[in-house]
Amino acid sequence: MSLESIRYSRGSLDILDQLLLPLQTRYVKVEGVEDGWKVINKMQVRGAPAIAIVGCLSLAVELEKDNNSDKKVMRQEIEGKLNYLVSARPTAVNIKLAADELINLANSLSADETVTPEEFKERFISRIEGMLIKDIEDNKAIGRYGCEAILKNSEGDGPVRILTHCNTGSLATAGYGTALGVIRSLQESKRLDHVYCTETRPYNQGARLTAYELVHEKIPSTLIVDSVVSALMNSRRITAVVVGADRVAANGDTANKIGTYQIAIAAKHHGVPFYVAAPLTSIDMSLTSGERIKIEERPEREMTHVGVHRIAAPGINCWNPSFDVTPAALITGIITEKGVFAPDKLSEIESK
Ligand SMILES: CSC[C@@H](O)[C@@H](O)C(=O)COP(=O)(O)O
Repeated sequence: MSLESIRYSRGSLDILDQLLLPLQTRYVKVEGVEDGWKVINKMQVRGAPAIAIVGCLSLAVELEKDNNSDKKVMRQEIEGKLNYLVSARPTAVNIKLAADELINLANSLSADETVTPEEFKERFISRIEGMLIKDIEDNKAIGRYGCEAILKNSEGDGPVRILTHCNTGSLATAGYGTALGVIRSLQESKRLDHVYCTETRPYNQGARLTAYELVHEKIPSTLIVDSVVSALMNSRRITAVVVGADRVAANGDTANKIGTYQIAIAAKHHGVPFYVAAPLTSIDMSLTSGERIKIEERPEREMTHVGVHRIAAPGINCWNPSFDVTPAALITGIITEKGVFAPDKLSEIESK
């Protein structure tokens, strides 16, 4: 059974505390929007799709308890709360797109005089609940398309070796995962030889979370430190790199976990195809290029300490951007639930 990062039933939400993994498995109760904001901001839940789903579900839980019977007040409160949730972490676009969609829904339900306050609440909560199912379906499609593309581009019909960065699996989504979904799909096709996952300093999503998921799924895998990437590509044949995304601009420039950009440069140098696996909810067609993507900077303590232990020399200045932007020119293809697109062909998605 795959790992369950989000446990939801109507009126109740618990999330697996990813700060404690892999050593402890503990679920945290999310009672409403304030809790939702905190678990996202503290990174107890992380990964672009999971951030969006947990944020919206925290609103669904709060709304379920709310006895408000004035649709206009409900609409106004929903808008304020969604904008607040979006502010918890700025780089991933998924929560912003979900918030825009939900605000539009609230506007139309509020304006429609045939809709009662009870119906408003029911339809609004159901729309949020639908995100859980849709995300898993989308990830499975991403997995299939990514698997097909990688196998088609690899030489012969031998086994493939994949390098991935950060965590994009069940823990980062509603289930199955994006880049890790492609890896799962390759494993299911029996063509996967080996996966290399980076530690992903400083927060160690690779060492703590991806390694945990790979071991859990019994996928043959090896953990490497981030600085081994070029040496790995130079010494072992890597079939492809597959990573996730927090925001893809209209021209294909992609913001993802810090370190992705240098992996893409190494991949280009070694002739290794570099894929981004991302649902359409990670694509921000309103941004023409990656230059305008806001990059979150995290507290320096995430760099200076490992757990409670300080490792950096006291007094040193730190810079801790959480993401970087990989230019479209370094990306072979963007794997979505609608198929695999060259970065300069994202506008074609709309016609699919
Ligand atoms: C399917 S998750 C895609 C991305 O969100 C992932 O690669 C990533 O960068 C996560 O960053 P994080 O800071 O852990 O939220």
